[in-house]
Amino acid sequence: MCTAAVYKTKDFYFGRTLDYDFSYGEEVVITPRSYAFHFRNAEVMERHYAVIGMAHVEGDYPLYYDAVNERGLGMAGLNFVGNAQYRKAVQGKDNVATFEFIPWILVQCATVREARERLARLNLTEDSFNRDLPVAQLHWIIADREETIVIEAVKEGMKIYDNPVGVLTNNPPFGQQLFQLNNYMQLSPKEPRNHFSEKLSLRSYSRGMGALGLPGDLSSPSRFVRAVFTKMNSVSGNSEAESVSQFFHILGSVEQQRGCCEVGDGKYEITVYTSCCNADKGIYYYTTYENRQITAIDMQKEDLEGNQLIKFPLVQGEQIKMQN
Ligand SMILES: C[C@H](CCC(=O)NCCS(=O)(=O)O)[C@H]1CC[C@H]2[C@@H]3[C@H](O)C[C@@H]4C[C@H](O)CC[C@]4(C)[C@H]3C[C@H](O)[C@]12C
Repeated sequence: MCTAAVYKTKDFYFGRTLDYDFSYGEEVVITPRSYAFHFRNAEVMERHYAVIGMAHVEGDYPLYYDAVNERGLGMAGLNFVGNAQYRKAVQGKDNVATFEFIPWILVQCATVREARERLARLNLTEDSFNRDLPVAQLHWIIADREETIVIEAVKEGMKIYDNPVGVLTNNPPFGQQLFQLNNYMQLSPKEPRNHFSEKLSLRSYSRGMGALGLPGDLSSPSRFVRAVFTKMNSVSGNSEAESVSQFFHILGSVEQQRGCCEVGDGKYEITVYTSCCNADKGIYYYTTYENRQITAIDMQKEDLEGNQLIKFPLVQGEQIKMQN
């Protein structure tokens, strides 16, 4: 399971949790403007926007999981198993393999509006990167500081949803996720009043009872409601430290601890990493399951005119600050 979210204070923040039972060996990767991007069904792109994000690099190719570009557009892929359906390449369309989708959008679009124009001609193809890395069944969130959308390629074709809550998890399809929020409209960060019966003197006996009924389990629909409730009611200062800290707290509401979600053979799903990108400044912050100290990489400190990928292996192991 995974959860992605957007958050706006003075700057615009975009990030996700990556929940899984193993890691593909990801690292933070900057693709500079002159890295020659080869696409299966399109011309090689020699010049483009620079991108920073989490990726598994295979044969010098950045297979991004989530990323933002230097114009402040963010995009992430999350599991959509059993619902995602891709097609063969067709003439007259922009045929893009799913592993190319994040860079294809981010290297050439500055805004969601521009991405929408590209999406109108898009056909997501079933090509795999290679035999060892089969096609991942995903859906995607794309966001800038103005708007957020979700893209799902399903049996009926490609669907583009407006996402007014700025959160995405996994199954079921996004329309159903959004609809289930109707079931929770009575939840509140405020102290509850007795609407149960005027004949009973019911009272609130603990803080937090306004959100009684907020689902606490790790299923994707429950994480969706929990992340939306936390994000929509979130209050923080505007500074970078306050915003980043609050962003990690929002995603902390849906993180997974080893042992609570068994996936078989003594394996458990955990929050492998959590990311928070300041999309305006191009700073990628992350924590990992093994290292809860926030680590940051600022793309503006690198030579973005280059033609080689710039890779940052994740800092692992708890960094505990001894105070005495
Ligand atoms: C497993 C990841 C999604 C995590 C997630 O959503 N978990 C939820 C589990 S559940 O079903 O909802 O229970 C996805 C997100 C991005 C994916 C990777 C990216 O798409 C990049 C390449 C794409 C290649 O086709 C496969 C390897 C891969 C390197 C992918 C491996 C894996 O499928 C990743 C890492």
